[in-house]
Amino acid sequence: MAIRLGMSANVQLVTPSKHGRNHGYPERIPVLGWLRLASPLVGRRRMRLPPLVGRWLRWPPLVGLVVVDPPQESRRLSRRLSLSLSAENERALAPAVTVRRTFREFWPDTRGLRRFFVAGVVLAILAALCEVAAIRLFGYITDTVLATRDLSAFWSPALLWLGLATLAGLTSFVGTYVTALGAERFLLGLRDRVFAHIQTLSPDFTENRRLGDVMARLTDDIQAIEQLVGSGPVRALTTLASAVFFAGAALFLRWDLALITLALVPAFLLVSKLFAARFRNAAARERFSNGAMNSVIEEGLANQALVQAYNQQRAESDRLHAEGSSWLRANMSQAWLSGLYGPAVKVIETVCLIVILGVGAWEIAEGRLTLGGLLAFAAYLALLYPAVQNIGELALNVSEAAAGSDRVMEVLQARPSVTDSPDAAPLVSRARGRVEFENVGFQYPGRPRPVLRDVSFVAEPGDLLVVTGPSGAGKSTLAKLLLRFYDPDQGAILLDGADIRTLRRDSLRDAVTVLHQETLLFSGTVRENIAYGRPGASSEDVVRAAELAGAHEFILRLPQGYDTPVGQRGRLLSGGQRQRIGIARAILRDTPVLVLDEPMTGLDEVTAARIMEPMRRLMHGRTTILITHDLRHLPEDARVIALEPARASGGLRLKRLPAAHI
Ligand SMILES: Nc1ncnc2c1ncn2[C@@H]1O[C@H](COP(=O)(O)OP(=O)(O)OP(=O)(O)O)[C@@H](O)[C@H]1O
Repeated sequence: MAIRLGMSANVQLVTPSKHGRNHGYPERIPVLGWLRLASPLVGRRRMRLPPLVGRWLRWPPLVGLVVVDPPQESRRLSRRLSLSLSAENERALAPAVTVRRTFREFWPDTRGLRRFFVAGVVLAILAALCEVAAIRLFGYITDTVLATRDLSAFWSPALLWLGLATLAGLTSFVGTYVTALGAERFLLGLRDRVFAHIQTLSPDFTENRRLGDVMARLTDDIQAIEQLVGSGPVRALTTLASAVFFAGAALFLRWDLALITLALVPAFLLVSKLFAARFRNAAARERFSNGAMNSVIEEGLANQALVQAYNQQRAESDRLHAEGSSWLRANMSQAWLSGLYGPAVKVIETVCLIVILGVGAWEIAEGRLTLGGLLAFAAYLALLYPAVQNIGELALNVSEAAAGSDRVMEVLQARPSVTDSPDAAPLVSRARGRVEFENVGFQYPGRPRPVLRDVSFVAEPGDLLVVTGPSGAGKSTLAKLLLRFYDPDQGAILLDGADIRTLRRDSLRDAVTVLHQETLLFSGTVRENIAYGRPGASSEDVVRAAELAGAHEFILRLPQGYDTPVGQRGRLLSGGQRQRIGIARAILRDTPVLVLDEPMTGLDEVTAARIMEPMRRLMHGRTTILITHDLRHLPEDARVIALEPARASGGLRLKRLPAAHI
C-alpha cells in the first residue's frame, strides 16, 4: 500500500501486524508521523534510570535499542489475565518462567528450521536496504528532475527505482514465505510433541482439568511460544536493523532537523500515557469476557440434550446473552478508546509534519536544504516509527509468550503416574491370560482414604470372574490398575505369573481389552470405529467381527452401511448399537484378557438379552473380568466376588458369592 507524503512521495512503510498471523514478519501499511513511535512504549516503565538518562533513552531510535526485557506492567497484565481466566482451576496456573528458560526449553524445537528464520532475517534486511536506497533516489529525482524540470535526468534513476522496488517486493515476498514456513513447522512440531506427551500421562491428567484449558495450551499458548522463539527473533533482528538504517539515514541527512522534531515527543507521551492504562484494562476485560462466553457456548452445546430435556433453553440463552453483553461492552470500550486515540495522535502527527515542513521550507529558502532532501528526510522518519513500534510490540509478545510457556511447560513437566521400569520387558508371546491380584491396596492421589485394601483373587485362563459391589466400591479401579494407569500401593498384580510392573506397558495393554460402561466411539464411520480395535484390519475382518457381535444386520440397515458416520461420540446410534460396535471392536482386537465394565448399563431387558449372545462369543476362550451390579444374565460357571466398603477400616473387604443363575 502506498501513501502520499508531502508533495509527491510514494513511500511504503514497514510495520508488523498486531493481530492476525503474519508470523511477526514485517508487513506494509501506510503510517504518517514517526513521532507516534513512542506510543506503544510510554506508560510502561521498563527500567529505573536517572531522570535525565531515562528521558534520553526514550528518544525513539535509542528506545529501540534498549528494550530488552518485557515491561513489568504488561507481564503483570498477562499474569492477571491468566489468573482471572483460569481462577476456577488452580492447576491452570504455573510458576512464572523466565524468557531464558523458555528459550532453553523450546529452542531445540527450532532444529531444522533455523535456516528458514535466518533466510527471513537476511531477506528482510535486504528489503529495508532497498527502501533506504529508494528514498534516496526519490530525493534525487525531486532535486534533479522536478525542481529543474529536466526530464532527461529522470529515466535512469526511475529505472533504478523500479528495479529496487521489484527487488524489495521479491525479497519481502520470499522472506514472508520462508518465515511463515518456519513458524508453521515449529507450531506443528511443538503441538505434536506436547500432544504426544499428554498421551503418555494417565487419563486423570485431563480428567482433573478443564478440557478447554488443555486445548488452549495446545493452540494459543503454543502460538505465543512460537512468537517468542521462532518468528520473534526474526522480527527483533529485522526491526532493529530497520530502526538503525532509517535512524542512521535521517541523522546522516540532517541530524539537527531530526533533533528539532524531538521537541514534540512530550505531546505524544502525554496522549499515550492517558490511553495506555485504559487500553490495557479494556483488553483484559475483553479477554476475560471472551473466555466466559466461550465456556457458556461450549457447555450449552455439549449438554444440549440435557438442556432441552430440562427445558432450560431459555436459561441457557439468557446466560449466553449476559456473557455476550459483557463482551460487547468490553469491545465497545476498546472501540471507543481506539476511535479517540487515532484522531488525537493524528492531530499531533499533523503538527509534527507541519513543523518539519515549516522548518524545512525555511531551510530551503536559506539554501541549506533541497526539496528532495526534505522529503527524503520526512520519509526516513516516517519509516522509523513502525520499526520502533515493532520493538514495543515485541516486548508485549515476550510477556504473552512467557505466560504461554508457563502453561505449556507445566504440561511437559507433568510426569506419568506410572512409567516403564528400565528393565521392563515385552511379553514374548501371546499371554495365556492368568490374572492374579495379590493383597492389592490402592489409594487415589490426594484422596484421604484407600479405595482398595487387601484385595486378592485369581482368574485362570479362560475363566469368567464377576466382580460386583456397591457403587463407589472400587470395581472400575481394578480395571485401571490392571491396565497400569496406576500402580497399587501394596501387593502386586500378576499376568501369567509376572508382576505387571516388570512388563512394558504397551505390551501389557496389547494383552487386555476393556469394554467401558459407555462405549467410547470417535466421530468417524462405523467401519473406522470397529477397525480401531486393530489398525490395518481388512474389510472382511471388520465385517466378520461385526457379524460375531450381532451388529452386521443393523449396520447394513444404516443409510451408508459400514460407511455411515456415527456422529459426535457415536450419538447418532442407539446405546445398544454402540455397545455392539464396541463388542465388534473388542472381537477384532482379540486379546487374551477382557474386562467388561458394566456392559449392560442403560440397556433395556430385551436389548441386554440380545447382546448376551455376542458377549458370550466375545468372552469365549478369554479370561474375563466382568464388573457388574446385575447378576441376572450370568452363565452358570461364573465365579462372583463382591467388593464391599469396610466401615471401620475405611478400606474394602472381599466376599465370595455363589454364582447367580438366570
Ligand atoms: N481418578 C480418580 N481420582 C480420585 N478418585 C477417584 C478417581 N476415580 C475414582 N475415584 C474414586 O474412587 C472410588 C471408587 O471408584 P470406582 O469408579 O472404582 O467405583 P465403582 O465401584 O466402579 O463405582 P460404580 O459402580 O458406581 O461405577 C470412588 O469413591 C471415586 O470417587
